[in-house]
Amino acid sequence: MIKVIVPATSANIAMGYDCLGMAVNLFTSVKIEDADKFSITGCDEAFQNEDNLVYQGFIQGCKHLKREVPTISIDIQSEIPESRGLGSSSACIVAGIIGAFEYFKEDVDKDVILQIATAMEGHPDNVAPAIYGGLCMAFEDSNGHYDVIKYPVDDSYYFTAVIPDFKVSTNEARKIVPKEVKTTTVAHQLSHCLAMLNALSTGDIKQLKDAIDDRLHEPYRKKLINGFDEVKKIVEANDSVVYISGSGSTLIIISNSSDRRDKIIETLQKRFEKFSIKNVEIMN
Ligand SMILES: Nc1ncnc2c1ncn2[C@@H]1O[C@H](COP(=O)(O)OP(=O)(O)O)[C@@H](O)[C@H]1O
Ligand SMILES: N[C@@H](CCOP(=O)(O)O)C(=O)O
Repeated sequence: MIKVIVPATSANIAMGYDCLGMAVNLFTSVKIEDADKFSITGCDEAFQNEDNLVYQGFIQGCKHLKREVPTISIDIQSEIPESRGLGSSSACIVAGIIGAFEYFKEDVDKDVILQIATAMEGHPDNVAPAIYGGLCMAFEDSNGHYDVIKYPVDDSYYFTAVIPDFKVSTNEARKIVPKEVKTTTVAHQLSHCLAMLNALSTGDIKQLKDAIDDRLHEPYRKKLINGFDEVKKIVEANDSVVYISGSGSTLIIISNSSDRRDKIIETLQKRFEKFSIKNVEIMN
């Protein structure tokens, strides 16, 4: 029996659309076993079929290894809420690919897993931290190969996930991001992304507040997240920042004081009773 555990991921981190992401401590745990008959258990019935992303990842892993796909049973236990911007699909894909490597007792080469997983997911920013952990920036080199750079995060920061009671489909949320932007927007995004990485590594919350000002996706996607403006107002009034995790609906709050963080959580939980609010930690 093979067991693979993959963390949730918060992609974009505001300024790094389709390139930045960090692993956080919510997990998808997958068991793969030889079986007489193909089966999938543990997840929603809608995903208990051959389109299942763990199974599809397993198939791609087998293809890469030039092995025939064996008849297996898959059990998926996941703490990662689906379609909430915490990389549930990437966790499934990565678990399936790693599962195939482990099934055939092959070395799990992270670089190879990254290439297969990015091809399946279409963007590298969730799968990279799901594989490497920590805060990752993934980029495509001139040969179409994805490379990863890890960035440090100062341990003075506290992260909180505000998980709404509604889903946002990543496919739908990608359609509303403009395909073209002005060079002034590119310059804004680049400069603020670099400033944000600096602020995350140094613990400079003032710089972080100045740096987190996304103009590529937040202005369009916030319309899909009922309550976004109100949450942002409450967070900013408490000297902290908030961004849309992946394509939403989850929002991640970054604070540098546990008192301020607790005050924000108390206020938000009263106002948004149906939202699940969880403190999370970066998984390195
Ligand atoms: N526990 C699970 N078991 C099986 N498939 C899952 C599970 N969680 C998520 N998925 C797959 O991931 C898809 C959601 O992906 P997506 O819309 O990209 O949202 P997210 O932001 O959570 O990654 C689901 O439609 C399903 O195919
Ligand atoms: N860069 C992607 C990230 C999607 O993350 P998810 O967790 O919502 O799947 C995007 O912004 O579309």
